[in-house]
Amino acid sequence: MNTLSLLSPAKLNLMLHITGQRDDGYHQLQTLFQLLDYGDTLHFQTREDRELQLSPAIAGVAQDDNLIIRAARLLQQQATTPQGATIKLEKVLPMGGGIGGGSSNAATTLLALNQLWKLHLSIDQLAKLGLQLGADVPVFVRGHSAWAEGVGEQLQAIDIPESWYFVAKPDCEVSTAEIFSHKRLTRNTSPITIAAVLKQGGHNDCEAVVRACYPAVDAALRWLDSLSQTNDNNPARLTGTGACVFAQCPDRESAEQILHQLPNGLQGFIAKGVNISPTHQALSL
Ligand SMILES: C[C@@](CO)(OP(=O)(O)O)[C@H](O)COP(=O)(O)OP(=O)(O)OC[C@H]1O[C@@H](n2ccc(N)nc2=O)[C@H](O)[C@@H]1O
Ligand SMILES: Nc1ncnc2c1ncn2[C@@H]1O[C@H](COP(=O)(O)OP(=O)(O)O)[C@@H](O)[C@H]1O
Repeated sequence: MNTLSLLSPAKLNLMLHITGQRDDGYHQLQTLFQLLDYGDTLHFQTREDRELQLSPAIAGVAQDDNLIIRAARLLQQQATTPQGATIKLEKVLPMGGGIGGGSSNAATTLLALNQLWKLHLSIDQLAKLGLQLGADVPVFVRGHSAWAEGVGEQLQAIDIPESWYFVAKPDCEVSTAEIFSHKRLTRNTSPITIAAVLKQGGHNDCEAVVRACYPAVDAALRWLDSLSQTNDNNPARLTGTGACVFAQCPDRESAEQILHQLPNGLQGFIAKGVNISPTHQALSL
């Protein structure tokens, strides 16, 4: 086997509490990562010359900065393989939206090339490598919906009811660093247990600051909230540091109904929450 085509799924942060800040400035979080059955598709073909070729390029992202190339190169360095890869990317996930597309692409690349290059690195080793590329890469490498603590690196796999979601991306990109350095960000939410979150839900501490700084996010949340409340769903929420917003829906039809009413200026999609990543399902991990 020298080719593989894999889905590279998105994630949602169903809640994100900020419980403190470390001396190095990084924030202590509690968050529930929900993997989705929707994402980009990556096609891999091995080559014998150590070259890494990716197409098409992403506008505004230099090839060497693309997380797919960075992940492949990291793996080549780690495992001194003579092989390379030709990689094709079908991008459907909006970027800079808090749904983890870049992190997921990096994780899918690590998992795919580990298998194609027959490197036999363990999931623990790949997750450790992934952390060098971004805080959200390990959850995609591990491939299970998870409860995360610390600065997001302490992961515990968890089964969450596999609901349907509607997700919308307002026409703006939110800088994670800007939100985490904002002086009005809530940083002292009391720690909560997983059991309490599963019973009573949670909130996103970034939401107030993101709404204040990005009117398009505020408008999207208000629009989605009015629809979700009419449909008796949960309130609309922000994922990660945004800009994407989402609503949990009782079934596929309710999610589709919201999608059909999508106003101008928003991109949207529907997806099902999954406990096991479609990448892992395809690789039988
Ligand atoms: C908070 C999350 C939740 O999923 O937001 P999203 O990126 O998904 O929106 C992520 O963990 C983000 O991960 P990622 O986007 O990889 O963040 P990084 O590049 O590691 O950090 C960007 C900047 O955010 C700040 N940062 C990030 C994570 C954290 N726990 N505390 C922080 O203070 C730091 O200033 C850092 O320089
Ligand atoms: N393969 C990739 N897919 C998406 N973004 C990438 C990729 N490689 C590098 N990036 C950069 O990473 C940034 C964050 O991407 P992404 O993970 O999609 O957003 P977020 O961290 O908000 O969930 C993008 O804005 C882009 O500049």
